This record gives sequence, structure tokens and C-alpha cells, in this order.
Amino acid sequence: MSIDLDHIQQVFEEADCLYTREEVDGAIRRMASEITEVLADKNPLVFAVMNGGLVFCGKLLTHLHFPLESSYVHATRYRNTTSGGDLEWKVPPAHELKDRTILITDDILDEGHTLAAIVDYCREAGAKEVMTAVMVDKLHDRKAKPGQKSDFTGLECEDRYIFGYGMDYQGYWRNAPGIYALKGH
Ligand SMILES: O=P(O)(O)OC[C@H]1O[C@H](OP(=O)(O)OP(=O)(O)O)[C@H](O)[C@@H]1O
Ligand SMILES: Nc1nc2[nH]cnc2c(=O)[nH]1
Repeated sequence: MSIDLDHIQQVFEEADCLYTREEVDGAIRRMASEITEVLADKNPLVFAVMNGGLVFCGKLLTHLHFPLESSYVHATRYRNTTSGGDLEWKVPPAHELKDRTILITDDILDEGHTLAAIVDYCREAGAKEVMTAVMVDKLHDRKAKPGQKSDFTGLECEDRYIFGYGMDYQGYWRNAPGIYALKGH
């Protein structure tokens, strides 16, 4: 399928900016101090969930000033579409997880299936403690587990399809410098 770059450009121009770069960065700094209080002496292993978690995790890591290891996992459920399907593991964790404290970082907690599956995987692999941090929690009543929350949450957003700061629209605009909502979604 060929991609219509005029459409991609138009999507950005018509989108609503929900959070500016400054607002997102402020939320990430606040999360970093909350995470530091809980994990600073636990030698955690911090995973970015690719692709969407790349920007958030990268920014967050630079605000965590204590010993930790960082790596990534790649799991996807949306595959460049705007509604979710079955979780596909593209790259499972490469580290030994037994007895480790794990922090999983992702861009968005939407229905929560992705994060729940990754948490379950880490627990089954023998992790001592598994915590999660998400940049944005989308507010609606379709969570995989009723009342599901992340241990650390940066921002909340309404029930619309969003992109920017790592999150894509049809594979594009992960580089958008804030969090934007698609017109009409
Ligand atoms: O809470 P959920 O409804 O499970 O959705 C959240 C997940 O969806 C997105 O990933 P996606 O599958 O789109 O892959 P991507 O990270 O490569 O964009 C996002 O990065 C989260 O990992
Ligand atoms: N880009 C993007 N990915 C998602 N994955 C789950 N929800 C969303 C969303 O609103 N935007």
C-alpha cells in the first residue's frame, strides 16, 4: 500500500494539540522523581516497549540518576492501525528476569492488553517485582482489567486516537513534538 504523504501532513495540521512538549517533559520529570523514590536502591531493569515507548523511555532515563540497566521489548497489537488486535511478540526480553525488579515503560495505557501481557510474561519468568510507567493513560471503561492503572502515570487523555512523542498515526508522526488527537476520532 502506498502512503499518501499529503494526507499524513493534513492529519498533523488538523489535529488538536492536547499537551505541548513542555507539558509532556514536565510530566516526565515528575514521574522520574516518583520512580526514583521507589526504585533508586533496587537495581531495576528498565524496558522500553517498542516502538511507541522509545521516546518516553529515552527521555525518562536521562532523569533517573541511579544504577539501573535498560533494554527493550517489542510487542505490538495495533500494527499501524487505529484499533487493537491480538498481541504479537516481536522481541521478548533478552535478559534473565529471575529475581529482578522490572520497570516496563510504554507510551500509552489504552485498553491495557499490551501492558498486562508483558507484566504477566515477566512475572512468569520469575521477576521479583514488576512495575509499569506510562506517559499517557487514556480514560474510558474498556480496560482489560477493570480499574487498571499503571504504577506511574504521566498524563491522562480523553478517549480519542492520539499521536506524537513516540505514538504513531499510520506509522508516522512518532516525531511530533507534543501529544495530538486525530480530528474526529
Ligand atoms: O493498552 P493497549 O490497548 O494494549 O494499547 C497500548 C499499546 O498500543 C501501542 O502499541 P502498538 O501495538 O500500536 O505498537 P507500536 O508501539 O509499534 O505503535 C502502544 O505503544 C502500546 O504499547
Ligand atoms: N498512536 C496510538 N497508539 C495507540 N495504541 C493504543 N491506543 C493508541 C492511541 O491512541 N494512539
